[in-house]
Parts: sequence; structure tokens; C-alpha cells
Amino acid sequence: MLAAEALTFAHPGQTAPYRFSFTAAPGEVTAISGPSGSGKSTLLDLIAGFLKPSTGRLLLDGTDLLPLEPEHRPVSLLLQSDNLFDHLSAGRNVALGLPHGTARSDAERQVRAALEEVGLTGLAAQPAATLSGGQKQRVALARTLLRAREVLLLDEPFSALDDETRRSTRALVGTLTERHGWHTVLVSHHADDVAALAARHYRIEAGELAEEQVVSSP
Ligand SMILES: Nc1ncnc2c1ncn2[C@@H]1O[C@H](COP(=O)(O)OP(=O)(O)OP(=O)(O)O)[C@@H](O)[C@H]1O
Repeated sequence: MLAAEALTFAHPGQTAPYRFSFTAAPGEVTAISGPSGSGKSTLLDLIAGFLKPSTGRLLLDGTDLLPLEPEHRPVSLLLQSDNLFDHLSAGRNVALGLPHGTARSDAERQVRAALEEVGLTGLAAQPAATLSGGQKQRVALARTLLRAREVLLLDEPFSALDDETRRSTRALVGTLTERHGWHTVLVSHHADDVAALAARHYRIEAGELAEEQVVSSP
């Protein structure tokens, strides 16, 4: 279980600090919504370690992540776009998720398997710049698979996609989250993303997270 306990933070000049508490279970998507400027990206930055809270705890299965620098946290982050290096192939982008020193033949096998798992069999050699928006998000998810970190943060990951691609990419996130036991935290403005994916839903209201009833749709 990922649990934030009263993470308190204020940006410079902010008079009323954020005070975030939530829980996210493994194998589930926890959605965060709220109006523009309400603090959704700030919350993800606190979990990822790019911002440091003044008080509170951030526990993953009982271990406090706050003392860890971002690169040592068991966290992957996927943004709306620009998740890939365009000058590298799809396969090279995925391979960035492997530990340094992975033997070449082992790396190639793992990259192939990860691309297959996200539905991109045979695309390893294709330059990332030539992929569609949906394919790029799938490549980023394949890299996340190889990183094998327990927490996946998604910041409006479907916003740049057309409706059909959005639905299929969303379904893939749900499947991977369940299969790999990720604690997936999804920031989205879209009620249909929340309804399709989320097991829990929090809204940011007045600087705090308020849990909402989830009304699921297939
Ligand atoms: N580095 C910073 N310094 C000062 N204020 C900041 C900084 N970063 C963000 N803020 C302010 O903090 C508030 C929350 O910003 P944040 O980006 O977390 O909101 P958001 O809910 O993700 O917004 P959006 O939906 O528009 O992306 C905003 O009022 C923003 O202007």
C-alpha cells in the first residue's frame, strides 16, 4: 500500500499550504482530479521527490520514501507527451528502463518481450520520432515495465490522444497495473478516464484530498 500521511507543502508565496493524505493499493488505479491550478502536479512532484514536503510521511508498505532522492524512489512518471528520446529507436527508448550492465542479448530479449506486452511487436527498430502519439505512450509503458518500480505516476497521459487511442491506451494501463501490482496514481481532468480506470478517486479541494465515490463504467 502507498500511503501519504499529511504531506504538507507550500510553494513560495503560498499562504495556505497543501496538506495531502491518501492511500493507493497495489494493482489499482487511484485517480486524482481537481481544477487547473489546484495542486495535482504538485502532489505528483511530492511523491516523485522533485519537491520536499515540510512535514508528513509517504509510506510504501511501511517504508518512508521521503528520505530517498528521486532517482532512488520506486517511482516511474509518465507525462502527457515528450516521454521519449525522439532521436532513438523505440527499442533503445525501452532499453533505458534496464539496469546498467545488462548483457546485450538479455537486453534485446527483454525489450522484445516488453514491446510485445504493450502491443508493439516488431517495432523495436523504428525511430521514436516516427511513432504515433498512442504508440509513443505504449513505448513509455514498455520502458516502465522494465524499470519494474512499484509506483506509476501518470500526469494526463491520454490528453494528447484521439478518442479511440485514448480508450485502448487507458485499457492497457489498467491491464498492466493489475498484472504487475503497480500502485498507479492517475491525474486526469476527464471523468470518463476516472470512471473507466479508477478503483479510488480523490478530488483536490481547498488544498486537501477529498475521497469521492467511484462510479465505474466498462
Ligand atoms: N514553482 C512554483 N512556484 C510558485 N508557485 C507554483 C510553482 N509551481 C506551481 N505553483 C502554483 O501552485 C499551484 C498548483 O500548481 P499545479 O501545477 O500543482 O496545479 P495543477 O492542478 O497540476 O494544474 P493544471 O491542471 O493546470 O496542470 C498553482 O497555483 C501554481 O501556480
